[in-house]
Amino acid sequence: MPPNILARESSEVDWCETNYLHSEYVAEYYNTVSNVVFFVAGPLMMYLLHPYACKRTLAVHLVWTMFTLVGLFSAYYHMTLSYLGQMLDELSILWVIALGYSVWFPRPYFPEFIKNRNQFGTAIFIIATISTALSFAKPVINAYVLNCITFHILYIMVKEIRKCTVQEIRNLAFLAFVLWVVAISCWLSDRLFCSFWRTINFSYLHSIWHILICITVLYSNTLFAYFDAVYEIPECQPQVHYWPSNSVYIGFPYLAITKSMPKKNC
Ligand SMILES: CCCCCCCC/C=C\CCCCCCCC(=O)N[C@@H](CO)[C@H](O)/C=C/CCCCCCCCCCCCC
Ligand SMILES: [Ca+2]
Ligand SMILES: [Zn+2]
Repeated sequence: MPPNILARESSEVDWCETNYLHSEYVAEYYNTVSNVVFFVAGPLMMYLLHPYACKRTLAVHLVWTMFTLVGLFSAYYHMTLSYLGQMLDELSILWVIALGYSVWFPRPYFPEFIKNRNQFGTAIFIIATISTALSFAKPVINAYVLNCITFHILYIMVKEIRKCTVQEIRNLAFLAFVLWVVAISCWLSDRLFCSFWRTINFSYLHSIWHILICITVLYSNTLFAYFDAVYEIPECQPQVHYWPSNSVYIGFPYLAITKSMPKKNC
């Protein structure tokens, strides 16, 4: 751990964007402001998903609150490039994934010794707590480990999509996958080929990653909310809708409850 965890540039990781080029206060200007997408998307998803959260569990709102915090910590990290910023950014991602798993991980894939979702949530909490402690051992590998979790998410998504016959849902999954491939290519390219991007004066791939991964997560979380609702509250006839326009290309995807039943949580 560095002596002053708040010190500017005390993080071991420095992204390709040139530091203090556009402002004397903000280390990586575009990498900082691009996090605005999380501040907009998080609260909006809480609003759009409120009817679903009421039927299913209010913990859905916790996922989107944590998602908004990821944007806040990520902005702080790129603004300062401090060790504290890096750890807050990475640990908030770890915990939003843990919350996502606790709420949406499909019941049929629970390990045999897990009897219900509460037990599953407890197991995830224990794993996330241990991972939090381990993340201080070698912080430089944390981001790679976090990206590897995506392969497990993809594996579960493929298993669910194979069972799904609704073409609109299959298209949404395909779109999420393509977006993720482009996003992770930007992330890796920024890390591995920075000298090339600097020679052509284009060191903004990490900002593009922020925007693309935010959209990918909106799509993938909506898909998992859909799979979950089909298992857990099929009587509500869940459907994926888009806001403000009901089109996959110009709207935010969200899970709508199309059949009103007596309210459960609200
Ligand atoms: C049953 C499964 C439920 C899955 C729930 C998944 C919930 C994920 C929610 C949010 C993740 C947001 C990640 C945004 C990161 C933004 C900050 C950032 O860029 N940080 C970087 C440093 O600035 C850091 O290096 C990034 C590390 C890697 C993060 C990996 C995120 C994985 C996101 C999983 C996306 C699902 C993809 C599905 C593919 C179709
Ligand atoms: Ca930099
Ligand atoms: Zn970032």
